[in-house]
Amino acid sequence: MLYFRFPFSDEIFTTDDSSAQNAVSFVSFDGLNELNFKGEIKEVPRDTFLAQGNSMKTTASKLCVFRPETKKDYEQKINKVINFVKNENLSKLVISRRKLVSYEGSKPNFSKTFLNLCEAYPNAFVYFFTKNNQSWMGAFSEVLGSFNKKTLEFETMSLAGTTQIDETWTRKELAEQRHVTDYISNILKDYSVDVTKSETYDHPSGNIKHLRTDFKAKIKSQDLEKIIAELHPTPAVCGFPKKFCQQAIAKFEEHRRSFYAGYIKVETAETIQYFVNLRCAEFFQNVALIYVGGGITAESSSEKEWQETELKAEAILKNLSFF
Ligand SMILES: C=C(O[C@H]1C=CC=C(C(=O)O)[C@@H]1O)C(=O)O
Repeated sequence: MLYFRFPFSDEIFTTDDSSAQNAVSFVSFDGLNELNFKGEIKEVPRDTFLAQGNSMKTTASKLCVFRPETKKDYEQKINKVINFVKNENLSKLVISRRKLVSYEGSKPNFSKTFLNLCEAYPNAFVYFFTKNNQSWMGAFSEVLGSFNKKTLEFETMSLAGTTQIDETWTRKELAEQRHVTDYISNILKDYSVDVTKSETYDHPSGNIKHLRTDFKAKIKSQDLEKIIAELHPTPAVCGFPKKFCQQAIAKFEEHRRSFYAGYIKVETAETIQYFVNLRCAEFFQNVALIYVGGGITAESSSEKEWQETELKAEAILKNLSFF
């Protein structure tokens, strides 16, 4: 079962399993796992969606027994990561944690939570799926790629750096986002002679904002999958150099990222779109785990990095509804 909503739209969609064609695919951060929803993409009337709400439940077979990292644990780890970033002369390394939310005997109302997220995050791709003993929900607005099959126009964005909505940017966030911009520029120039890049501007996401730069390029359709494979994971979710940072993430993080910081591919007759899977949670029988991370640089403060993950977790936390 899958439901999703495109950014800036009111329509809710699902897939109908009517053919073997992949319509929506969830790709894990490490690229090793892919969960496919097949058939045609079909609109679901809002009334039908709400009526189905009662039967939407997590198919996770297991209870989650997991001790979440405390503020102290996380800050100690981030201090180690800051030293590592300095010693290895890294521009940035993205580290994440999982925040545990107990249902305390209640039952999550997935349809209401989904609609709350749609309302709170109009610019986000919002989804809920439950398949193969896994249930995930997410709402975020980072586009890894968007390809128009007719015009061959490819769009992507550099989205990084986080602060509260009414605060000003510091050197740390500006540098953090610039590294992502440079990384994307370097890849696109190998595939297109006419890459255009926007000014960098503020991108609101609920209670926080990010820095964003947009890219447009004409590409060959046969290069699309190669470009996506080169872009993912960008330094917005991993770090640079990519391979080295993937290994460092595996060393520092206590959990597998699974679909967090992976991407969601959605193919329609006109477009192929790839959304970065952040601000998301995995639902078990007894608890939800919210995945949140941030870019660590030599200028990071462990206390601020903890606060940033707490603020990011509010995307799901504040919209989570129970029966
Ligand atoms: C890795 C995450 O956010 C990325 C996207 C925007 C801002 C980010 C940051 O400021 O660190 C991250 O690069 C996350 O939300 O878990």
